[in-house]
Amino acid sequence: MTVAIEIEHVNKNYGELKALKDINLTIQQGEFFGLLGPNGAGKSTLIGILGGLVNKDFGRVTVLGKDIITNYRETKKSLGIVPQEVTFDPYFNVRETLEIQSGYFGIKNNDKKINELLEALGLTDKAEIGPRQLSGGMKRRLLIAKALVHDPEIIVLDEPTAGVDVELRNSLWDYVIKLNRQGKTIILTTHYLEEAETLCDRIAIMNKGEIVKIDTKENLINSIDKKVISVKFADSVIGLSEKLAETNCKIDEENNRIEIEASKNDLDDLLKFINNLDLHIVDMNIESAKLEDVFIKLTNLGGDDN
Ligand SMILES: Nc1ncnc2c1ncn2[C@@H]1O[C@H](COP(=O)(O)OP(=O)(O)OP(=O)(O)O)[C@@H](O)[C@H]1O
Repeated sequence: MTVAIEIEHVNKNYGELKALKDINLTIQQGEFFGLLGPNGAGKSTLIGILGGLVNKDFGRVTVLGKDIITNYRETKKSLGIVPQEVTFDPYFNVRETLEIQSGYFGIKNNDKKINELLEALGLTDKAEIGPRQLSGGMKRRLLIAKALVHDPEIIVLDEPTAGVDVELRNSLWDYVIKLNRQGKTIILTTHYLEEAETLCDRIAIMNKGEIVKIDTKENLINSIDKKVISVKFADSVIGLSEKLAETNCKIDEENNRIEIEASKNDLDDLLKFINNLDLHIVDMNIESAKLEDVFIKLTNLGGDDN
């Protein structure tokens, strides 16, 4: 396997603030990699370093084996970074913006790729209008197209779906999945954890300038011992609270529903217990832990500071 990105001992301080503390990370070519973390964790700073927009204080970053400082031009060509902030030159229409961007990479006659991107991102009928006339979501589509005109090997998406409607999200993900299947490496930051759970193979969770965990999505989710059992009964659940006092349970008396959170080891006992309640069961659902549970645990969003 070829290494797409190697980050070694990267540090970045803003005055007293340690924005990145000794970051080490290897991403293989062809991975769909998630970089997650709460606001201020350091994700954009790390992406900024990768794209040459932020200077690191210490450490080394290579893209496809080439150092990003000593091989700036070459590594820049391998990367397509979609930034969070939306800025355009208002004097050029959508197509011209993409042609100019192609020109930065020395690519002439890039119509095939430009048309493919316009189509994939639903911008074909907006090709001749200026960025000022585009809605917020369409500007974001243009930003994504702009980062991809030079057909980069590694695509970095920094919150690409923030403020974007469901339709674009779905078409954007279809396109990104297609690129990934073609062998492109995808690095995604998002606050939509369900999106990361669906798309990413491996995930790094950052907090306060550090990578607190890195693993496959499956291993991360399996590390949380949690099952949520919800049961809908035909009969009233009024009066159950006493019987269920020992469990971590929510009772919805209006809809005859109970929801119990338990560990995997308790499942067998719990299901027997529910059966012994002698109520007629209409529906039952057992949910496992989600990426969100892992995220909350590792970033301490639930409580005590470390
Ligand atoms: N140019 C800057 N000057 C000073 N501090 C900065 C600068 N850029 C970022 N920071 C600080 O560095 C820390 C990391 O910020 P960064 O934008 O990398 O976080 P993030 O994980 O991308 O957050 P978000 O999810 O909100 O985008 C934050 O505390 C932020 O305030």
